[in-house]
Amino acid sequence: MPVIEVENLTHIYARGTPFEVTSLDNVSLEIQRGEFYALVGATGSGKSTLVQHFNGILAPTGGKVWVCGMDVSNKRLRQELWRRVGLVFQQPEHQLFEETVFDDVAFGPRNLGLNAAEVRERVIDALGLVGLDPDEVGQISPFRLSGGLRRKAAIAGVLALRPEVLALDEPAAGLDPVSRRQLMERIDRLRMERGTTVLLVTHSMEEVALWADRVAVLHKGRLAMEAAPRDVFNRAEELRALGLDVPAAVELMLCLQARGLPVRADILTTDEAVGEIAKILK
Ligand SMILES: Nc1ncnc2c1ncn2[C@@H]1O[C@H](COP(=O)(O)OP(=O)(O)OP(=O)(O)O)[C@@H](O)[C@H]1O
Repeated sequence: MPVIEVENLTHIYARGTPFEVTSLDNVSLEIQRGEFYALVGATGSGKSTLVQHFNGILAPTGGKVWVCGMDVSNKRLRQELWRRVGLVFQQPEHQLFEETVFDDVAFGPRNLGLNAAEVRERVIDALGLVGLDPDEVGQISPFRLSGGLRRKAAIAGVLALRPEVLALDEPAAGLDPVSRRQLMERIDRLRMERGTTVLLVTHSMEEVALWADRVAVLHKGRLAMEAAPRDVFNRAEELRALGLDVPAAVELMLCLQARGLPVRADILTTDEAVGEIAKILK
């Protein structure tokens, strides 16, 4: 069942001025409940613009967007939309403003009108989901945390709302590889355990290979491809023409195949490639 439906969506910034920019041009797609859906595309292809339609920050210039059955243009549904769709922006740590990490993560649940015990339960749960210890960080200022921990605290603030749809715009950019992977693992677990629909905007094809059920490729505001990662990576030449690459593991396997080595054609991730090469070398 689709939880996000985008029909012929067009978005024009600064419409009717000399600075007019068509950032989305007739995009249609559907994202299913519980799906892990990735969105990739070169810089300026329209990814952030698309995501910002999902909780009503931006309104369509043309076309329609429904999220959880709600028309995002309907201003009366805005509160309900914010409750059900969690959006983690690029550099979410800039959204932190309370005196303690606890209060920051509690901000959303308190706004929902939950009582103190429920708020506390949500904060502890959300901090746990991003791998932060509430006893360690709860009472300190978010500004005393390192950049990576601050980002996790900001993401916890969105998770504390327990959104049905979690849209993350480059959440792991700038994190070290271990933290990156842990964060994605936790988000994927959330999806499996709670049925959360995850939309990930990323520049990392490795992340797409590891986590996504399906991936959409945007190019100059248009939907250029949409398929399972494997099928998209099979179109390596087209991807390169759009300014994108394929994961290093896929590149390596294509290279080995070209040299006549008997490697499997369905390798997508570095871990799989290492296993495959070990088999050949045996
Ligand atoms: N507030 C704005 N006003 C005018 N133009 C904008 C605005 N925000 C984005 N744009 C333009 O819309 C187009 C799409 O931008 P968008 O940020 O959605 O792309 P993106 O794919 O998310 O890029 P990136 O990977 O760099 O984050 C770009 O040409 C951008 O310059």
